[in-house]
Amino acid sequence: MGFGVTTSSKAVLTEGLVVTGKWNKRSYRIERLLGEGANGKVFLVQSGKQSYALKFGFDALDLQMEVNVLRELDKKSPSPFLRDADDVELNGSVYPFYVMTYVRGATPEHYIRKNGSDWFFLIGLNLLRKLHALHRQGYVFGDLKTDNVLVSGYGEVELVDYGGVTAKGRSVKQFTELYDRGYWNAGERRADDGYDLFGFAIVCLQLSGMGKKLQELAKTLPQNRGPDELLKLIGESPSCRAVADVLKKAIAGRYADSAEAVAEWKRAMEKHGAAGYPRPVVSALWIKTAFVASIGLFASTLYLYLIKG
Ligand SMILES: Nc1ncnc2c1ncn2[C@@H]1O[C@H](COP(=O)(O)OP(=O)(O)OP(=O)(O)O)[C@@H](O)[C@H]1O
Repeated sequence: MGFGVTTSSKAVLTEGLVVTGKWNKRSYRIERLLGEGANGKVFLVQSGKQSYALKFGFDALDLQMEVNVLRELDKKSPSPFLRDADDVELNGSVYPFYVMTYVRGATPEHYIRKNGSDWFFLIGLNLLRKLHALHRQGYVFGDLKTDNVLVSGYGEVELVDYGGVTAKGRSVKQFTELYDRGYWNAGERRADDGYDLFGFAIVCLQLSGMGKKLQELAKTLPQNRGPDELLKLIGESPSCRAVADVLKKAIAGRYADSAEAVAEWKRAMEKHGAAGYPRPVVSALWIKTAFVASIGLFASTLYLYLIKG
């Protein structure tokens, strides 16, 4: 990405358009829009036979910061997430973009709705592990919310949108109020493991069916909107019961680090028999169908046998 880049949300990237980087000269064919946020638009693109996600930024500086963070994280990762960063010239103006691994996944709400609520525990564990991996590298995710979590396969979790990633000790600049410790009067807006763990607890409340109550509570006056109300909400959620102690500790900021939260979540899962892979709804349905079909086959064989014999 170079300097002197014009940014505009008006630039349109349409399906079929080929974006060619000004500096690296790599080409990407726009397939479809994957998502849109405050900082840019993310498209599914094709380069050769490979699919990628291309983020087309509104603000060159914001995008550059994301690229810097991704470069830093990739140094310690076995598989790079960032594939390319460049500018593209469209109708005489120059726009920045970067290309990353395409995460084939659904938001956790979608995944749980499709596959069953038993998956909540494994998704929670995998999300905590992802956060812990980032914390170990000296960063905090910052803008944690259900939209920025993608779940695929057997509850595997990927984080997307690294725009909020902040070095530990710095102040968190990009956040979403509902998930923000500062907004709930539960602590500072400073990057430490606890900041993400607080957001994690809110994500869990959302996933366990408390989203509506949470939204209502978030709208109340600041003096009525505190950690105590959130602790009460955790207590009221039947789906959270098995992991309620972990969530309460995360809201109260009582974890020294996220490694401790991972270990306790895992222990809670084992204690409540939630460890291991839940059976996907699809396979359960398949088994039921096969069972009904086999009974039908048995009945018709018996019928044929009886009328012939
Ligand atoms: N690597 C990826 N693979 C698949 N989908 C992605 C990927 N990156 C982003 N998305 C999708 O695009 C959406 C918007 O991307 P992103 O959150 O990075 O944009 P943003 O402008 O920073 O958004 P926000 O306003 O939430 O900060 C995501 O919620 C997600 O659904």
